[in-house]
Amino acid sequence: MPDVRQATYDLLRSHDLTTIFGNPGSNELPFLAGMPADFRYVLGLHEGAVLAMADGYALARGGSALVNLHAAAGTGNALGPLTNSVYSHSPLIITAGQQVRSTIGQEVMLANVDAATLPKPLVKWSCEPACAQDVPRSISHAIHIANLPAKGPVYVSVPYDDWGQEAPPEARHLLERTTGTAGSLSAAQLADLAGTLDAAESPVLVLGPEVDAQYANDDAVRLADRLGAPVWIAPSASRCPFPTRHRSFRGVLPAAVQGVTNALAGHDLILVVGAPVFRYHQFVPGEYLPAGARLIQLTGDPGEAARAPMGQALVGDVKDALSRLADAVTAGRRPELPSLPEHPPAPSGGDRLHPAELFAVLRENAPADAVYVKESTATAADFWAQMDLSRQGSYFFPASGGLGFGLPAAVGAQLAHDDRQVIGLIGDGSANYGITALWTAAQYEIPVIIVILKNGTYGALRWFSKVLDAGETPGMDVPGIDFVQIAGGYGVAATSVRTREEFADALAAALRSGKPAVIEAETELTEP
Ligand SMILES: Cc1ncc(Cn2c(C)c(CCOP(=O)(O)OP(=O)(O)O)sc2=O)c(N)n1
Ligand SMILES: [Ca+2]
Repeated sequence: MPDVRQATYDLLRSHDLTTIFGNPGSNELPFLAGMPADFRYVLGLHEGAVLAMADGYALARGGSALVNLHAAAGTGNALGPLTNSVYSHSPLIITAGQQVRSTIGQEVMLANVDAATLPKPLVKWSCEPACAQDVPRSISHAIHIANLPAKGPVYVSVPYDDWGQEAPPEARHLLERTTGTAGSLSAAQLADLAGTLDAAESPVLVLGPEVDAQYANDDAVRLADRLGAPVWIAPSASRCPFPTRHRSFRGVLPAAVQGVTNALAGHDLILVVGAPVFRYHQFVPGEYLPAGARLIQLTGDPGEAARAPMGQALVGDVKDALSRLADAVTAGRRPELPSLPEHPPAPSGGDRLHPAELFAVLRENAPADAVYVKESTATAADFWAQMDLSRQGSYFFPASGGLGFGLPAAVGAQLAHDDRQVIGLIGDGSANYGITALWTAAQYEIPVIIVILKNGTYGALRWFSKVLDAGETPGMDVPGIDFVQIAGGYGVAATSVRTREEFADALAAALRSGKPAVIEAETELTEP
């Protein structure tokens, strides 16, 4: 009769969860002891990096990722990046080792006290099984909950003396279990929405991360073309749901109430697809909607639908809705939109690169299907003005702005992508929150390219300090960090550049090398 550990590995294998991102402690060893040969363990040196690597891996592959953390201390280290995963709807299966079941109440060393509560509210579901025999079913439960809409991370704490117990014979049924969703709009709902779009004088589409996550960008393009409607990306963009050089593309909406209203002024119908309404950031009160505008939201997440402060919402399969809407609306009712102007010229920096220059070099020299993982918070305006993103899964940003996602997630995404080059665009502040992932990239020979934009300060906070009229506050500058030395210390080749030509040469060398590489780019401070 298999034990709980063997039954669990069989279950994980049946869900293609054979890569374990982890950092072990004594509580985890009895689980890892029996790791089958067809599983691989990807070690991260800090659980924040572990979680973010797993997140990048899951987002890039459009599936789940398995994480194994050390009790409370490991879980605690992972909570920072987990703030992003819960909003990016990443279906991470997080397991954590627990002390021997009979000693938890004594709160002995390494007991994860009240384990199922610890990660809340940053997980969709969590549990510590009531007995060893329920461990396989609990992990199966977690995997299905994580992957049903709205997707999200889950957490299972397992006492380490459970693994060697005999598994219940019923556990074999778990290997065949599948769960799916059929949440599409009804024919009547779809016809009503298509009629509303056709009747609108000036409809506009606002697209969110779920469109990209559902591989529905092409459906969104078809709908925009048939409507002749402009398209914005929803505020606080964590993915790119629409090609940025398409004639309909208008940019990313500002993350402020009045900013959104100003940008959408003149439209009488605002269709928001696959995004919360809205992920505002800076508090700039104003009118939620332009005069005369009606907002309709399409989302797969009932929570997003329920908590929006205005408009109507429909909960359903976003890809299915976009595809059927594109078929249902009447084409040609509005004039074709003009093509976009050329990219604005990238200003040359003084004795250091302007971020716009750096992005222009990437646009001109990186592979057209490169995947960008960005965590450089003061360069958004230049990035969206300069880049040409046209493929699904081309852009990831921490969905809650929790720093420590970018660099590890770029490593994880490259581990998932043996077909596309992943390039991290990481601020010199942000880089420090997940820097240990460089060691994993070196050890596992993951050919990610990490570009560190070094302006010596927390640029976004300098901008925010103006917005909040906070003046000069302490803790704004991060001078004197040598990322070439740091990268070398973790085993990754690195170089420092400060001109367009130097960056282009370093990028070409990194692309040719097929190895992990860091390019430290001395850049000017800009505003988001
Ligand atoms: C874990 C964590 N800590 C602190 C912050 C606060 N924070 C910080 C510290 C930022 C500055 C990031 O600086 P950077 O060098 O990475 O990028 P820019 O210079 O381009 O802004 S932006 C921001 O929201 C955060 N978002 N997440
Ligand atoms: Ca910076």
